[in-house]
Amino acid sequence: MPKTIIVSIGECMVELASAGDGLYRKGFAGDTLNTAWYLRRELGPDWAVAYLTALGTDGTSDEMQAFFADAGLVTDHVRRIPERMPGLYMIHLEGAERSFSYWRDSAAARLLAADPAHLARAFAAGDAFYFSGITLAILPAPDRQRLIESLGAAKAAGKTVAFDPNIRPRLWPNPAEMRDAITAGASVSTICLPSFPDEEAAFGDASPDATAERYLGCGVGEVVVKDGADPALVATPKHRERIQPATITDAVDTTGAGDSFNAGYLAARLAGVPAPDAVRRGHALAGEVVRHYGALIR
Ligand SMILES: O=C(O)C(=O)C[C@H](O)[C@H](O)CO
Repeated sequence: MPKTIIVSIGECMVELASAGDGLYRKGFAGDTLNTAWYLRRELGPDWAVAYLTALGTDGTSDEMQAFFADAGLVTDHVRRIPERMPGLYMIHLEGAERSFSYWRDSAAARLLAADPAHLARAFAAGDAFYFSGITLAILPAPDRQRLIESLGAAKAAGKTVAFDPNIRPRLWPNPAEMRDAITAGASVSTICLPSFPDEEAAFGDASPDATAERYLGCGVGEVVVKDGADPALVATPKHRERIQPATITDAVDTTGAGDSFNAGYLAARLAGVPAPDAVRRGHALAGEVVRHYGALIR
């Protein structure tokens, strides 16, 4: 039986995560890759998970593509671009709270939407799509527009389009362009998965309800506002519900918490689980991830 395909779109980097005693462990991660990786773990065998990105032709790019394939991801939509390489990021921890240093300005992934034919093939193959504000931030404006139009066409065709604004102000030239692009991303989505602290800082939202209201106003049918250890808010035009996550006392690194939540949530929703229970699946998976260093549990 042909599989249903979800295509996750974005950038995977080399990750340097703490291994204790000033040592760092090399991994591969990036918000949309993390969600794809956990989606592969969470979805049944009737689903295929593809990753749409661009890599170089160097050894690290070869290793990264092999890592995708070993994780069970479909690699048909990985562009390979000579003279480019993957970006890199390092995780800094203060307690379990993470922050990142990036070396990614000329990464191959910035060209992931530069070839219209490559993009068209991926959109023709996909039944559902996932992308983030980081995906939008790394693209040149014309390519961002091309990607948004493709996502809009997928939404118009009745396909699921899930979006995490994942706001990283440092990746944007200015706050106005960032807000405009995030709003455009939400407008072509059917599910939006924002994090309240990011939204409060970027859009001045007074509460998770205000965040949900703003995204519902963009035409998104289903919004889940994550809020760390505080309750997540599930909102549709007709319904609101708050779901409290379990208390975690042994978190070591919050990297990937939101990405894995999204995977748990989306896998459940794509299997027909009601949204409040899907939030519980997302919380359970994120609760596991923060007990490990780095974005992926390996
Ligand atoms: O910050 C980014 O761009 C990343 O993709 C690095 C991390 O893996 C991601 O942010 C975790 O959510």
